[in-house]
Amino acid sequence: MSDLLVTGGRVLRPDMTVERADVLVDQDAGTIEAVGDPGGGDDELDAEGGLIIPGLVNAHTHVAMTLLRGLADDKPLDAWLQEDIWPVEAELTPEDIRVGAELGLIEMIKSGTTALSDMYFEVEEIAEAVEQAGVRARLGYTAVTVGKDDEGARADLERSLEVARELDGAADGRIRTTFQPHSLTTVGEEYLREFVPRANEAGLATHLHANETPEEVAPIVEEHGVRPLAYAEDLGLLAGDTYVAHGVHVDDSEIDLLVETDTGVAHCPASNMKLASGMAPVQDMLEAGVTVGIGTDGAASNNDLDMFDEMRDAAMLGKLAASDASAVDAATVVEMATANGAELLGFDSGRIEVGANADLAVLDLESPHLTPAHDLVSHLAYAARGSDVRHTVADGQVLMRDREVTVFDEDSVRETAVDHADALVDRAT
Ligand SMILES: CSC[C@H]1O[C@@H](n2cnc3c(O)ncnc32)[C@H](O)[C@@H]1O
Ligand SMILES: [Zn+2]
Repeated sequence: MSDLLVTGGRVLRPDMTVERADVLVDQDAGTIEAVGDPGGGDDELDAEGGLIIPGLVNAHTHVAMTLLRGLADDKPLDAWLQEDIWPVEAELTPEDIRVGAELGLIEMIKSGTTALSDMYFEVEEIAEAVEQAGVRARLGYTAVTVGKDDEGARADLERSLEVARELDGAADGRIRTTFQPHSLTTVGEEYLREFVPRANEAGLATHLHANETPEEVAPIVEEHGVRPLAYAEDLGLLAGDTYVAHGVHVDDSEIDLLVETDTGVAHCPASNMKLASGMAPVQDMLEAGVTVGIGTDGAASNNDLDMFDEMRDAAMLGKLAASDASAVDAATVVEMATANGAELLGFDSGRIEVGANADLAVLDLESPHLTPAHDLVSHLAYAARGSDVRHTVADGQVLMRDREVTVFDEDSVRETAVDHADALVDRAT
């Protein structure tokens, strides 16, 4: 049996208190063995002057979209997707997606993220990158039927079911899957009526974009006479283990539906602001009892994958949306980015507690922008940056030690990513 002792620091506990303690990790089981003063450890990670926190959970992203970072900015969702993103994505090769995923995973590891929920295509490439990265992930193949003939539409949805069935449990259980209709407007009703029950019968969890923009809500109300989430419920989409990305334009009746059906929301504040999609009523959803996690969305609409940025954005935007400075407070956003995210993804992570998965990060506190340290939870939400992370551990394995990523050759991945990004743009223009 091999143990790792994370020693000399302070620990953020599940109740948001901070105490001086060491954390002993059982590396074979990938779980936390002891918190306190256990001693021992075949290997050590120095947490002196640092804070041990649960690894952050990115509840909605498109990790391979790092290759499209900065390619198209300053447009609303529809124009951004149709004029810029989709034409370039049509040129993506499996190798592009592999290196884009590797680059995104390095960015995540370097900013303390240990679990992600991803939507994309060429999912086998992403799964291999996740396996090498050592993080946990909910992956899936995203089906779109608009613009496809019946055969193409069905093939896409069959593929989403097949990938969800086949990849579930990969990487020694670090990879779980979801069935993924892209959204309620990009997948036709006839297909949803046929494939959603099949996903539910197979016991698959579902992840889709919903209620992101007013332009997405209006046609559903017009065509079906009900709000999008009522339409989703009628389709059986909220019957299983479902979480929706965005949930910006939800009214009270839809918040009630989310609670009744135990449907979670992956809130993406930076993407919602950058695409001017709107302000999600996060405080209302939390007060009603909805499980709300936080996601970065892809690097093309953010433009980074730093969950510390995202926590601050979620707090700021949540206050603005509620017109209340006390809304979405510091402890709440930290909980959203850790325990809530882990709950959405179905991983026993997001908390530093004996028996939980050993997914954690050590944050360096000895920086001017984190001085003085009146309240470390406040610092996590409002002042810390991804670059403050000193070590990252997932499933008991050290993925970054003293800012050196151990699972990839960072320089080589960056160089390859630049070559692939340049060639992609050449092909697409
Ligand atoms: C086929 S994989 C997912 C698909 O979604 C696109 N996408 C990226 N960000 C968003 C967003 O905020 N809303 C809707 N769709 C988005 C991505 O480019 C892929 O094509
Ligand atoms: Zn998205």
